[in-house]
Amino acid sequence: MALHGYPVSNYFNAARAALIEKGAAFTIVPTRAAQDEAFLAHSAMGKIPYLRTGQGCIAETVAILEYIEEVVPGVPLYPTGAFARARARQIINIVQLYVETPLRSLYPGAFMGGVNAPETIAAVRPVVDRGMRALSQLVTPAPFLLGGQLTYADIFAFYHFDLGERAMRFTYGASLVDAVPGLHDWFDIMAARPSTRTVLADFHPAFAAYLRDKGAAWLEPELKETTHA
Ligand SMILES: N[C@@H](CCC(=O)N[C@@H](CS)C(=O)NCC(=O)O)C(=O)O
Repeated sequence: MALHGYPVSNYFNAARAALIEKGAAFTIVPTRAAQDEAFLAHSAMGKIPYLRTGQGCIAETVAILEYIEEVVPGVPLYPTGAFARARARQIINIVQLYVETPLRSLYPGAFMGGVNAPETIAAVRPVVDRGMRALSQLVTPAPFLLGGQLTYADIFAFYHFDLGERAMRFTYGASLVDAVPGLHDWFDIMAARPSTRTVLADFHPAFAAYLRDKGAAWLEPELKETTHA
């Protein structure tokens, strides 16, 4: 299997972490999103990540995670039982649809050197607050989102919160992880996992270079230090 994407992408990073946690044999092919016909043949929406398999390519991170779970033997990353599995998917959907996707419309101002319209800034916040309120109702990290076992919900949420937190802080001076009791400890536990360390070791320099390249108004503290040195 080959995972296509690049390490600034929170979706690519979630898929990569899942493959690592699963113990899958895979390679990484550095790939940027594109809209040309050749790219669309692999990823119909022109997005990364996509996973090249023996049967063809699959895009959409949730589909990639479900595929990995079925074809890669190893520790299960969906909980056992229909109800718990559905709960994991519910959490993943809420994170993607009501937290990550609205926050993404702030990325131009936060990460790309652009300016976010006041209407966008005003419209995004209530959607994200509603998503985080829903999550605080559904999860009590103990230590993972669904209890004692790491699941795709943890992996998916971690990479979206990691990037989303930056957009929240930049735009609203507010925190995502403060919104759910126990999420700070969960975040630290997730950040300490070997899979996370591997993925973030590539993310940090790539993100710093991305911000610099885009002339982002807001620079990562570590990038500021580098810039001022
Ligand atoms: N729903 C997609 C979202 C993936 C996504 O938004 N990827 C971004 C990079 S983080 C991308 O390819 N953006 C280019 C574009 O939207 O055209 C998934 O689950 O994989």
